[in-house]
Amino acid sequence: MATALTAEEQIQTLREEIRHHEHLYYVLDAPEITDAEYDALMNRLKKLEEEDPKLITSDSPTQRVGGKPREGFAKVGHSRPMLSLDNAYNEEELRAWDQRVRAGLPASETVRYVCELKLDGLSMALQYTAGAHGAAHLERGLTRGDGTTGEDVTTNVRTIRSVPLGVTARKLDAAHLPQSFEVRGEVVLPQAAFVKMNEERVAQGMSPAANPRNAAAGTIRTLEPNIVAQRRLDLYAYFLLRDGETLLPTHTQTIEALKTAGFRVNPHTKTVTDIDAVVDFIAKAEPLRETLGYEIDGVVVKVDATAQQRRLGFTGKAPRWAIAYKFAARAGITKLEDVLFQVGRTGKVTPVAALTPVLIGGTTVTRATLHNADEIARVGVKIGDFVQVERGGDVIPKIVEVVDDKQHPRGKREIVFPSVCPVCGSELMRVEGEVDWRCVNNSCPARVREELLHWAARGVMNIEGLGDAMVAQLLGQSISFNGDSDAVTEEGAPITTRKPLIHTIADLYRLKREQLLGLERVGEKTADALLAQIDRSRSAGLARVLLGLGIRFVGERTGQLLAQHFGSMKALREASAEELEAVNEVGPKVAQAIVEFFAVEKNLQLVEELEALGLKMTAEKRVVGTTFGGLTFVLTGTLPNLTRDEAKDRIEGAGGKVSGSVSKKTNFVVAGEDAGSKLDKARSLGVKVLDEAGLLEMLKG
Ligand SMILES: NC(=O)c1ccc[n+]([C@@H]2O[C@H](COP(=O)([O-])OP(=O)(O)OC[C@H]3O[C@@H](n4cnc5c(N)ncnc54)[C@H](O)[C@@H]3O)[C@@H](O)[C@H]2O)c1
Ligand SMILES: [Zn+2]
Repeated sequence: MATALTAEEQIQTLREEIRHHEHLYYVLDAPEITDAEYDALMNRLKKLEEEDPKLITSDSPTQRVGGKPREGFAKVGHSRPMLSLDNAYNEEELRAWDQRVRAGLPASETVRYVCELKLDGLSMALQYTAGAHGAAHLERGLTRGDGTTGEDVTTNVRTIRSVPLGVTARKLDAAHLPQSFEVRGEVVLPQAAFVKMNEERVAQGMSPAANPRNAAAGTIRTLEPNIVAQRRLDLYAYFLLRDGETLLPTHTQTIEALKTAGFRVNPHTKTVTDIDAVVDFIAKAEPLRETLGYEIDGVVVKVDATAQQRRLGFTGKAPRWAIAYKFAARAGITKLEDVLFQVGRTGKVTPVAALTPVLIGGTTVTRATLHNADEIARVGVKIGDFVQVERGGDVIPKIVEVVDDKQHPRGKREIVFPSVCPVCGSELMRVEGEVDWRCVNNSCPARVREELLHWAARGVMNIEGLGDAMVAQLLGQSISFNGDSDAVTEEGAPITTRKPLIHTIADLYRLKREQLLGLERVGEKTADALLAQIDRSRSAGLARVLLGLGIRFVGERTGQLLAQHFGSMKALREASAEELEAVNEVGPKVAQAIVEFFAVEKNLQLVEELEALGLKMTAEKRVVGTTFGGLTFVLTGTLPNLTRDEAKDRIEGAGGKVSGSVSKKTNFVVAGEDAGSKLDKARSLGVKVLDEAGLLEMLKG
C-alpha cells in the first residue's frame, strides 16, 4: 500500500485526508468516520512530523484548529483565539502532562487543577457590553470557526434559554464583573432533544444527524432562528475574559463568578491539589455518562491559577495549561440480523450490518459499518452472531468482534459479498492492491444519487431543497435506498416507480417547471424555489465546481488553490501532472487523481455539458507578483486581522515562499500575538521580525 511513498508524500496524503474529514465534520456537520479514526489519522501525522520537523508547515492540520466559518453568517475576529485542546488517552499520558506543567513552572510553586466534564458540543463566545442602568447586555454570539474568525450567530444564540440576554447591575456587582466582558462556553443538545429532532428529520425524509454534537452545530448555524428556538439547546459557561485576557486570578473564581452572574455552569466541577485527585475525578466521571442526559467525551483539566496559565502559554493550536482526557469508546453487545450492501458515490460497496436495536451510551444503534470484505473476513462474523459494537466518537458504530460464549451461540449464515452491484446489477470490480469492490457502471442509480447529493450539499454548490427526498423523486425512486444510515430498504435496492426526470448532474440545469410540478408534494412555491436555487448555483465558480465533481483528494482548499492557479477549467483540464504539482499543497497523489479524473470520457463530457449550460468555469487567476521574489517568510502567532491562510496567500501572491520553521535561510518572521518559539529562534538567528502592519506595508512594494 503506502510502502513506496516517502515520508513527505505520506504527510501530504494524510493532510489531504484529514482536511477532507475536517471539512465534513466542522463545515458540513456530517462526519464519515468516527472520532477515534480521525484521531488515529491525526496521531499518525503528528508522529511523521515529529520525526522530521522540517516537514511541518504552518497550515498542517496539526498546527491549527480545523473549523471554518460558514457562508451566510458575518465573519468576526475573536478577541483571543478559540483553541482546541491537547488530548490524553490514558493515565500515563495524563501524568506526563502534569510533569510538563510542573516543569514549566518554578519548583517553589504549587499547582492546583480544576477538573470539568468535557462537554461534547461546540464552543461559543458570548460578548457582553454595557447596557442601560449599569447592566450588561448580550451584544454578540460567535462560533469558534477556524479559531481566529468565527461566525456571528447572535440571533440564534439569543434563543438559548440558558444564555442570559442581559446581566443586571446588581448581579454584576455580586459577581465583581465589569459591564463589558466575554463568556465562553459549550453549546450542547440534550439527548432527548436529539432523539426527537432525528425522528422529525426522518419523518420529513431527511437523513438523521450523526450525533448530538453535529446536530447542535448544524442547529446553531441554520439561518432560521425559530428552528433553533424549538431545539432546546443549552449552554454551559467555562471561560470569562475581558479584552481577550482572563479576567480573574483563578479558574475556580471564574466558575463562581459565572454562576453568580446567572450563567449555567456545569455542576460536576472540582478544584484539586494534585494529579492523583484528577485521576480520581476521572474514574467517578466516566459512569456519569449514562445518566447526564447530554453527551460528554472526557474530562478537561485546567491549571487553576491564571498567572501560571500565562506563563505556560500556548502551542500552535492548544493551551499548554489544559488537557482533555478522552474516555474510551463505548460498546454494547447485540445480534447481527442481516448485512446490507450500500453503493457510494465512487461506486464503492460498503457492507452495513443491520442489528437488533441496542442502546449504547444513550443512543439506539441499529446499524454498524463492516467497512469491506476484508474486514468481514477479519472479524469472522456470520449472520445470527452476537457482536460487540463500538461507538467511537459516536458517529458510525462499528463491529469490533464476535461474542462467543454460553449465552451467545454462534450464527450460521455466511455473509456473501455480492459479485454484482446490488443496485444496478453490473459486475463489481476490485483494483489490484485495493480492498474495496466497486460498481464501475457510471450510470448506476445509486452512484448518481450520491453524486447529486454531494453536488447540492452545503459548502459545495449549496442548492437548498435538493436533499434526499427530492433527489429520490427526480431519479424516479419512491424512497431513498442508499447512503445515510437508516435509509436502506431491506432489499438494499431502489424502488423505481416513475420515469426519472434526470440522469446526471447536468440534467439538473435542464429541469423545467412543469416537470417539477408533476412530482408528489411539489407545489409552485417549492418548484420555483428549487429552480431559483439551481440557477443561482450556475455562478458558484470554478472552485466550487471542482469540489462538486468529487475528484479524489480535491477538497475545498485544494479546489480553491487550483482554481486560482489555473483560472479556468480549460487550463486545468489540459495541465500535466507536473504542472499540477507546481500548485502549492498539491502533491503527486492529488495531481495523479486529477489527471485520472479528466482521462475519463464521462467526466470530460459532464464538464463540457455543464459549461454549455452556463455554469461559470472560471476563477480570478492569481497573478503572482515579484515583490517578494526569492524571499522566505515564516508566520507565527495570531495576526490582528489576517488569518494564516490569508497572510500566506498574500505572501505567495507576491512571489514569496512561506515555510514552517525558522532557519538561517528565513528572510522574515511575521509575528502576531502569542508568538512562541519561532519568534525566539528568529531573534537568536538575527532574522528580521515583522508585524502584520509591516508585512502589509512591504506588500505595497
Ligand atoms: N470524525 C471526524 O471526522 C472528525 C473530524 C474532525 C474532528 N473530529 C473530532 O473533533 C475533536 C477535535 O476537535 P477540537 O479541536 O474541537 O478539539 P476537542 O473537541 O478535542 O477539544 C476542544 C474543545 O473542547 C470543548 N470543551 C468541552 N468541554 C470543555 C470545557 N469544560 N472546557 C474547555 N473546553 C471544553 C470546547 O468546545 C473546545 O473547543 C476530536 O474529538 C476529533 O476526534 C472528528
Ligand atoms: Zn451499480
